[in-house]
Amino acid sequence: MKHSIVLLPGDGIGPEIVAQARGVLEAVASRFGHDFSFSSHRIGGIAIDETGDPLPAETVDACRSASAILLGAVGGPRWDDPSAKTRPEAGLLRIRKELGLFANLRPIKLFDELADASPLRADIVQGTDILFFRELTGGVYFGESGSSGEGEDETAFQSMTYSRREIKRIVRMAATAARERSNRLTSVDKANVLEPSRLWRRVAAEVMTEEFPDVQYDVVLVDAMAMHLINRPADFDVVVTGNLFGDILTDEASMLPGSLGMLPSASLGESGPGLYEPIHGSAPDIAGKGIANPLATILAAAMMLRHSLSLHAEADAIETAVAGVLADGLRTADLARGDSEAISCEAMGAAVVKKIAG
Ligand SMILES: NC(=O)C1=CN([C@@H]2O[C@H](COP(=O)(O)OP(=O)(O)OC[C@H]3O[C@@H](n4cnc5c(N)ncnc54)[C@H](O)[C@@H]3O)[C@@H](O)[C@H]2O)C=CC1
Ligand SMILES: CC(C)CC(=O)C(=O)O
Ligand SMILES: [Mg+2]
Repeated sequence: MKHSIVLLPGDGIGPEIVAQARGVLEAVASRFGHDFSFSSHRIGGIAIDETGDPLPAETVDACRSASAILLGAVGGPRWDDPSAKTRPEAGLLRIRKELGLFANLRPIKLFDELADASPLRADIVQGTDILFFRELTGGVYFGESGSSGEGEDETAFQSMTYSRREIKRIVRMAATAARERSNRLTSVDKANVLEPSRLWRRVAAEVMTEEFPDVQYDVVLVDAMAMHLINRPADFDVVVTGNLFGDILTDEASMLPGSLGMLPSASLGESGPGLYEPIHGSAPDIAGKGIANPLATILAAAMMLRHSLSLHAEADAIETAVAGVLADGLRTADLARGDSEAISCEAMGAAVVKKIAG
């Protein structure tokens, strides 16, 4: 069967890591006899440079008619001018909203082969396997914003809003996933202070009581969760939270496997193509050096095969290949510890391709 995959390489290390993930998908196509077609489109800073818009209409059109979308990252210091009319990040927020991708799944899974990579104690990280559901198209990132005044009175605001509908659909999706795992769901909010969090807590409790009474459910305040996550991560299974909290907690959680370069994500809606990306950004500090870790993007490609194309054996093959290269001791610079020598982004991609080819 033919699958059309849209690639959105973006900025910084985006093109480097997406190139490696594409190579891995081509290896999968060749081993399993699939017909994947690829087309690349602009998003982010490069799209601003070339069209003046971080999300050109042709990119949205291509995404809408794709089987699935694989994104690198957007942004970088070149586009950080505070007086600029638009920023690369606006393109990413808009594509998520345009496609209705309200659920961002961020698995925090350890590879046994990387036991030495985490800065945290091995006995703490051991057994970590968390699936975050981060609400992706609401909350403060999409709130009304503005500024006024001058001098010491200059003021800026950005509002945080959540509706009952937005909360229900993400909680339902997370609770359904919990049933397929170990039947435990934790909701993270800041209901002691924030009004939208109070609504979140109330609606989440209603959904859980009425529709998922069999799922073990608890709530944790986000500040405490930041601590529990690196103190007793193995106690959590499925976690559901809002846009801002999920963004921050999962970057923190990347220290469990040992690097931001290891965490993939899937952004899904009720229907239509899913968007798959690493959770990290465009890493301008290492862009162009050929040293970025492509594994998060390669693992995002595996999530794409599983969730959007229903190619489960193929997704497993990618994950097994990643475990295999790590078992062989191959490490990009972010993962290399002690005397171990780091390999390049390209070499890591090639090693995964070789494992898949067999
Ligand atoms: N989804 C996206 O496109 C996102 C874009 N951004 C944007 O990216 C730009 C840079 O943001 P930062 O705060 O520096 O966050 P970042 O995630 O790009 O980088 C943070 C640190 O992690 C390292 N890192 C990230 N990915 C890596 C990889 N694959 N391999 C090895 N090391 C890696 C970087 O070198 C850096 O030291 C900003 O413009 C930001 O807005 C940030 C987060 C998400
Ligand atoms: C719009 C992005 C820059 C936000 C982010 O950090 C993320 O989605 O992980
Ligand atoms: Mg982030």
